[in-house]
Amino acid sequence: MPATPTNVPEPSRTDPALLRNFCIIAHIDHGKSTLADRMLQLTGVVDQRQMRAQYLDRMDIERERGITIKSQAVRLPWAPSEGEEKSGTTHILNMIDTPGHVDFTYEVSRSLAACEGCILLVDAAQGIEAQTLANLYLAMENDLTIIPVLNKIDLPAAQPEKFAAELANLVGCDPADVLKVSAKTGVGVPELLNKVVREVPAPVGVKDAPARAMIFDSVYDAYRGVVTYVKVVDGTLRKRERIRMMSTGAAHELLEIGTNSPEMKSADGLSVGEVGYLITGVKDVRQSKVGDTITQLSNGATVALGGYKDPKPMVFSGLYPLDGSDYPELREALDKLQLNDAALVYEPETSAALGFGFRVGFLGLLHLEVIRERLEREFGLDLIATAPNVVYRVDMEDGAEHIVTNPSEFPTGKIDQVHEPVVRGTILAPSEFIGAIMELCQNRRGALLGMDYLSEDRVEIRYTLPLAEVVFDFFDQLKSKTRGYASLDYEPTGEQTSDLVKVDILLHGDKVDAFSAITHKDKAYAYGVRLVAKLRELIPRQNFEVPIQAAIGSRVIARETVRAIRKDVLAKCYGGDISRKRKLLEKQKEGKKRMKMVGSVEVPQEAFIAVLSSDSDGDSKAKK
Ligand SMILES: Nc1nc2c(ncn2[C@@H]2O[C@H](COP(=O)(O)OP(=O)(O)OP(=O)(O)O)[C@@H](O)[C@H]2O)c(=O)[nH]1
Repeated sequence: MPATPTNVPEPSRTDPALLRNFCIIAHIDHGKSTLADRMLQLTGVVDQRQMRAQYLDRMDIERERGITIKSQAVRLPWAPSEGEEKSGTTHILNMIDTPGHVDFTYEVSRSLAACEGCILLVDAAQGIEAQTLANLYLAMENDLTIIPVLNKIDLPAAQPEKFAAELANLVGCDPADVLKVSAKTGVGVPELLNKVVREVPAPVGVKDAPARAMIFDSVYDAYRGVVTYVKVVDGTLRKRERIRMMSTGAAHELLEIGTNSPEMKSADGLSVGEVGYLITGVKDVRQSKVGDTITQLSNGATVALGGYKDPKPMVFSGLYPLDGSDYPELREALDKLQLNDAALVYEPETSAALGFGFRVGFLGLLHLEVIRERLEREFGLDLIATAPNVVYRVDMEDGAEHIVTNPSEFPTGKIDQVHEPVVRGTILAPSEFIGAIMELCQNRRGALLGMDYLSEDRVEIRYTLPLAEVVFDFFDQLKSKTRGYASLDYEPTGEQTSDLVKVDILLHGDKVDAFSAITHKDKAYAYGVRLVAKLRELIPRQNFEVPIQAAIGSRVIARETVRAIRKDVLAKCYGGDISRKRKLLEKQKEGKKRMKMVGSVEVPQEAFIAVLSSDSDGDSKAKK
């Protein structure tokens, strides 16, 4: 098949010299969406009448239809105003959205790789925060031109001079070069767009080479299938052409290709430096993976752009329907969510305590929360989520290796080494909290990497921390110890060997799989004691005595007992001989023994929920 069908006209290409691809990076709530709104308005792609706040965040529609149609890249025409270099010439600015959270770092970095420059936006009343730094480092890794900008200068609490100095210090420029804008009122935004045209380099690529386009996002749309967002680096992609995904070799036909401004606008092709969407009719985002390279099927490129990485789940949790009969619905809901989330993995799992459910893998805690909330809100499911755990790698003495995603599957036998994932955590906070932060990190088995003052009263503290210690209530603890002033960011950096053990909980001698946890040896005892005490409060008294034990292997490390309800068998025995009373009591004991042997403990569902759910008091206490 020819690479270019002859009946399709050449695409109307934009001169790459007039293209500017950029993104806005910021800490949460520093005003990214509001600034994007102003840019849409200023460039006239959305008129006053259609304008609404956070135009690009279309979550309402997404919710109503249960689909994601979020626009990931918007094409903005902009002619720099007079006095500017190249004034009067209309340029095409592609503003590319980034997911913006640490869980999705890989996807953020792919979005950044589609840009040549970025706006680093900082709230003029807050200053630099942890995600400002994390995003800045990602932008630097991708060799982007960085435009530092202070936002919200209209706020009475704004301290533009102080934070301009801080920001200039961080990116290495003159404080006078930090633009000051208000995304709310629009002050300074035209100057910012001019600066984007002036400073962000135009994309460079080889026009006549075989096409190479990088996928930086793909979303599922119930009506059109998967919509893939790409940046064409070399050559040209044309409508109706056969294309190939370079990581899998899968071939598809390009049914539609075009740009977003901000609605989808079909075109006959995209060429060097252009950013847009394409539709191939695939139904599952896993067939159109972020980071993959697209080329023509015949005479296509042979070398892919950059490295491609499969998303790797970092945190696992068991999800069980509260009502066992909802199991098929849970499966269906997960199937649906997976269409739109290449990083979501799950497999069926059964628990003696909780019944049928799924072990689900997530990129991080935020991802877990988002999925859980979507399952509950969009699919109306009531779920029990077991405490999240990380993935352990266990080397046995006989050379075997086990990957453990569920604590109850931790191997028994002769273990040589256990490896756990670690992260590099960056915490930014006012310097008065250094002591409290260090104490928290030490308690969580952290190792100090370094500390820097960003200004007189703000510090950046870096720690290596086991991911297992971060996934729990670390962030809540950090916030409460710093009165909400600290911000946290972390990235996975590998693994370490640690002295880890599995703590089992036994109810009446039976192991309860859902309560098994892997903890550091030094913390196992405290964990066992707390969980056992918590369970004792939650389990009602039964006709027989119920021991609750925490054990490492066969060694019991903590025990509590739920006392039996003692029936007064002597009630009807007035007076009489003591031997008769003794006989009755002996008989009762016998009966109880039988009950102990055959009976099972009645644990109310609420007890499981209270102990297991990750947001419950019980659980976070148990792990502290
Ligand atoms: N006073 C003032 N408020 C602003 C300005 N820019 C944004 N805000 C407000 O700050 C809040 C956060 O703004 P968003 O645009 O949602 O911030 P964001 O960075 O997109 O936030 P996320 O999408 O949650 O990461 C909103 O209440 C905005 O109205 C500004 O220039 N001045």
